[in-house]
Parts: sequence; C-alpha cells; structure tokens
Amino acid sequence: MGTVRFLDLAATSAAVSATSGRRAKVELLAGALRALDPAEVPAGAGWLAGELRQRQTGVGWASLRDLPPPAGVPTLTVASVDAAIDEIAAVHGPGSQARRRALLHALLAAATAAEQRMLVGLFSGELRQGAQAGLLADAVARAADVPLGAVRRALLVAGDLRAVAVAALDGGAAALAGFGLRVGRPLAPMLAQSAPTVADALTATGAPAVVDVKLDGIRIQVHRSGSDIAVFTRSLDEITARVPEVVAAVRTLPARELVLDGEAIGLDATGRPLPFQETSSRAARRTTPSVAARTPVAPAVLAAAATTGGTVLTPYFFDLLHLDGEDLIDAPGRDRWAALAGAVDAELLVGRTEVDGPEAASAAFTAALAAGQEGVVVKSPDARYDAGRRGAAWVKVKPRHTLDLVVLAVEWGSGRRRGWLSNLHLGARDPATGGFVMLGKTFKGLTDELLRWQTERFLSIAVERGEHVVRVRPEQVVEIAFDGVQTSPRYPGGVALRFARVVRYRDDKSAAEADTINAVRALRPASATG
Ligand SMILES: Nc1ncnc2c1ncn2[C@@H]1O[C@H](COP(=O)(O)OP(=O)(O)OP(=O)(O)O)[C@@H](O)[C@H]1O
Repeated sequence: MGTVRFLDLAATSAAVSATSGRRAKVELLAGALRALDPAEVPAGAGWLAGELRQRQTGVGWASLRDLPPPAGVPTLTVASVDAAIDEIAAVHGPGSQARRRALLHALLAAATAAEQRMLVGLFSGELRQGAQAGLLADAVARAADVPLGAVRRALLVAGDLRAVAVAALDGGAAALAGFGLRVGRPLAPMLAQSAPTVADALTATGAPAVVDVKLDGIRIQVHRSGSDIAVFTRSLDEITARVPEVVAAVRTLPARELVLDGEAIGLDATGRPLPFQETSSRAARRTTPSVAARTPVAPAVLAAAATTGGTVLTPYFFDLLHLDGEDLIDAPGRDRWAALAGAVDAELLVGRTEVDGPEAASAAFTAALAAGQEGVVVKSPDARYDAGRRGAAWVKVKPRHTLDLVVLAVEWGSGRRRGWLSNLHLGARDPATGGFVMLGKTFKGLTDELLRWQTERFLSIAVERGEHVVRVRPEQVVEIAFDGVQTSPRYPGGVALRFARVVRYRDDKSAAEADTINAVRALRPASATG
C-alpha cells in the first residue's frame, strides 16, 4: 500500500535544490528513499532524480503555463500521483489532447503549491539533470546500506536507476550482485579516453595493441535472442524500428544469442563515410538538420530504409559481449574479438590493425584518415569490457580536437541574423557542483539551417526570455572545435576557448556526459597552468 505523501517528495526535492553540499543532498535523498514502500520506489526514486517512470506523457510545455489555483490541503500520495500520470500517458486517439489536458488539470488542481512546482518540474523535464541521477546512486547506497560500488556496477549493467533502487532497497547487496548482463537489456557502453597522438595512445594502452578505425556514426548496441532483435543507442534508447537495415544484417548471422557493440554509419556510393549529420538524422530523437539523402544502395536495403526515410546505415561491429549463452564482458579483448570474428561476417567488422609499436600504429592512423574516417581508437587486448567506464584501455585519436559543451543561453542575432537565436553561451560541466561553468560564446560555424533549427529548439527549452539573451535549460550538447585554451579572468572558470566554432549538435549525448571544466583546464599550455 502506498503511504508516502507526494508532498514529502516535493519537499525533499526542493530542499535538495536549495542545499549546496553534496553530502547534505545525498543525506536528504537517502532519507526520502528510506521512507518509501517497495511498491513506491520505482516512481518515487525516479522523481527524486527528476525522471518520470512514464518516459512519454504527451504533456507539452504550453499546457503547464496556466496552473489552476493550488489545493490548500495536501491529499496526494506517491501511488495516486503515479496512477494519475499513468492515465495521462495512456490517452490516445481522437480528442486525446482535450482529454489529456483535463486529466492534467485535475491532477494539478488537487496539488498544493509545492506539489504543483514538483509536477511542473517533472513534466517539463526541468528537474531532470544528470547530476541528480549521480546523487541518487549515492543516496540509494546510503539508504540501503550497501557499498556505492555495488550500486554503480548494477547501474552500468542494468542501465535502469529504478530497477537498481528497488533491488538495493528490497534485497540489499545480494540482490545487486544478481544484476548481470541480460540479453535484451542494454548496458552502459565502454567509452574511450582521448590522446593527441597515436604514440601517446599507445603509451596509455601498452603494446601490442589494436588500432580500430573510428567511424563517425552512431554507437549501436544490438541484442539478439532468436528472432527478437533490439538496437539501442549510446544513451540506451531503443531505436530498433528506425534502423531496419541493422536488424536485417544481424538477422543473417548464425548465432542465436548475441550482444554486439558497434557503430552505424551512412556511406556514399564509393563506400566513403557520409557526414555525421546525415547518419545522425536517421536515429536522433530530435533531428538536427541534414542534407538530403542521395545514397545509391542495394534494393533490399533500400526497401527496408524506405519505411524510415533518409540515409541508409551500415552497421560495423567492434565488440561482442555475449555469444550463445556465454557472457564475454569479463573476458580480455583478444578473446572477445576472436569470438566476434567467428560470429560476424568480415564485411560487418570495423577495420582493425594489430600493431606492436608506434610506427605501425601511426601508419594505421594515416590510412584511416585517408579513407575519410574520423580517426582511430587504440585498444588494449588485455582489458575486459568496462561498461560505462572511460579508462585507458580504449584511447581515441582524432586529427582535430573538439569539446562537447552545453548551451547555457543564446543571444538574439542582429543584422542578417535578426530574428534568429545566434550567439551561443557555452558551458563545461562542473562535477564538483553538478552545475556548468561558462567558457565563452560563439556564433561561428552556424549555417542558416542550423540557425533555424536552434532558434526553435532553444525557444522550446527557454527558462528566461530576455530582450537580448534567452536563458535555456542546460540540456543541449554541442560539439565545439577551437584553436586552444587560454587563461581568462573574464570567465568564472578562469579559462576561455580561442576561436570556438560549432561543429554540430550532439543529440546522442546528455548534458551529464558533456566535457568537464577539469578536462578543459588540462588543455591549457603547461606554461599557463602555473
Ligand atoms: N572502432 C571503434 N571502437 C570504439 N568506438 C568507436 C569506434 N568507431 C567509432 N566509435 C565511436 O567512438 C566513441 C568513442 O569515443 P567516446 O567514448 O569518447 O564517445 P564520444 O564522446 O561519443 O566520442 P566522440 O565524440 O569522439 O565520437 C564511441 O562511443 C563510438 O560511438
């Protein structure tokens, strides 16, 4: 039976926002988690992280503008609010908009002022911040009295905060240990560090190593169990229906049970990679502008793609995490890759060169660039598959350095750019505070198409519309190229980017995955770091 009042969670959430210390925030969250009944944990734990259990509710920003007068007395419980949101999310068919509004109105009218603030924050996504999810992992560990490491590990393989919270609070460390790789359930992908040269990369991984071509497409994790095939993105969103050609390719493989890690990319007629925008437009939830597709392809693939429109993607795999009943995540790279080569046709494998030293690695890097690829990823054959980690076992090298930053605000353009949101205020993530530190501004690199797209996008996530500057929720990640990092008293982080320019918007990354201020500071020339 649900017993916790919704007001209690709303109060906790408000108190967490008002508190600055991490320890104090965790303590508040842990207290709220402890009070929840097991049945209330999936909804309640999600809310504390700013997330709704129902990912899509159909409730738009506009319908949250005019709130009914708040209730004087709190009557809502965790269970009743969760049930009400379920009902709102289930509305469909003719007349659904009016019906959804009526249900939303009824819920808001039953809420006190503090509860309304919480509901608006949840529906609008304003409470959804990567940092909150990180805090919540700590809070779950504290509330369930289990080691933080056990919670983090379970999170990486399960990829689902709510399931992990339920297990920890209900069954403790033993239940958490039960989280293994399960075919059909995505796990956090292993990530790569970066190095300025292949020689540096090789120093990090050790030699011998393999040098993989780094394809500039979208990360895909493909799960197959018999005829069931599911494709997930880097952020663990399922995109199966949008990539029939990937599903078709995996269906031809002989293995019955597979978990594959790879990259999907659009190719031109000669087999060279298309620009990232064209690949990403196929899989993004919100699509950034893309150039019209013009790829000649085989009829079967074309037929599959015709249902989704746009560029045809080709999958290339570089890792195998499960094969016919056997988990491989803890096996060294060389064993996983040998199994991969046995399970997948050669034309579906990422280009890979075994190297024993910097000369061979450098040659592989040059060859990858000559083939139009983005760079390489140097990998240690001894390392296990470290889900969710950015360790030294995988090191990427690109000829051009970029940072993934978060847009904090945008300025209205002038002259030719009048009427468009143009100059972007860029922030790096600050893990110490869970906030963002401004590093500079740029309006360079923006095409008319991007200007149009970003004006609409940023107005939809605006929190304050000034005459000159529009402040936005810190959600949109943008990849920025620059010529260097310099010490600057103008900006709060003490550093600024030289000649920053937009490369592209990254819809496959959340703000919680943006580059940190520490990573930016590390790029300052040694003489400037003092
Ligand atoms: N052969 C490969 N091995 C591993 N990752 C690859 C390979 N080819 C392309 N990639 C892509 O490179 C990424 C590795 O870099 P990283 O873990 O830093 O992710 P990222 O921040 O998305 O990187 P980037 O912005 O450089 O693509 C993977 O997420 C994957 O999408």
